[in-house]
Amino acid sequence: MAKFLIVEARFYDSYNDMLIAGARQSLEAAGHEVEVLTVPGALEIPGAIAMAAESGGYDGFVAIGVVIRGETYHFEIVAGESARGILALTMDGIAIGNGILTTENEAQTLVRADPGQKNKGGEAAKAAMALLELRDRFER
Ligand SMILES: Nc1c(NC[C@H](O)[C@H](O)[C@H](O)CO)[nH]c(=O)[nH]c1=O
Ligand SMILES: CC(=O)[C@@H](O)COP(=O)(O)O
Repeated sequence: MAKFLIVEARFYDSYNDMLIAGARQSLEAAGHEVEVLTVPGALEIPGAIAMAAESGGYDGFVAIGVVIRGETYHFEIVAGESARGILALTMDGIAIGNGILTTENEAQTLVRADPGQKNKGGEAAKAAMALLELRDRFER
């Protein structure tokens, strides 16, 4: 059993609840322990994961959030830079699955958040578990 921390940026409650449900279901079905931490927005997720990883208290992480395009360039910054920060952490050997949705509208978001449809939360959890297995394999 491993311990996973879901770090969520809670911008849209209903979609986050679905994404977390999907991630939690995947992790708990595999016998893992799950905690949830909430941060203000997707840009804070990489830093929060870095801090939590430094604590040594978690084996893996799942980033959860929703970024829906608005009127300005801010979408590109939030979507792109949160992803870049997460990738940089994974390249440092931290097992993270990225479940931050970056969409054009709420219809696209719902399909991807719903565990009964595209289940991107569950998908991100499975990616985190896969990276943890790789890390354990290569560190033996
Ligand atoms: N517009 C969205 C944001 N924006 C907030 C940023 O993520 C960040 O918290 C702020 O710039 C302060 O540093 N965050 C989301 O998660 N989703 C959005 O749609
Ligand atoms: C993704 C965003 O930044 C969005 O929520 C904010 O919209 P806007 O670009 O209209 O400020």
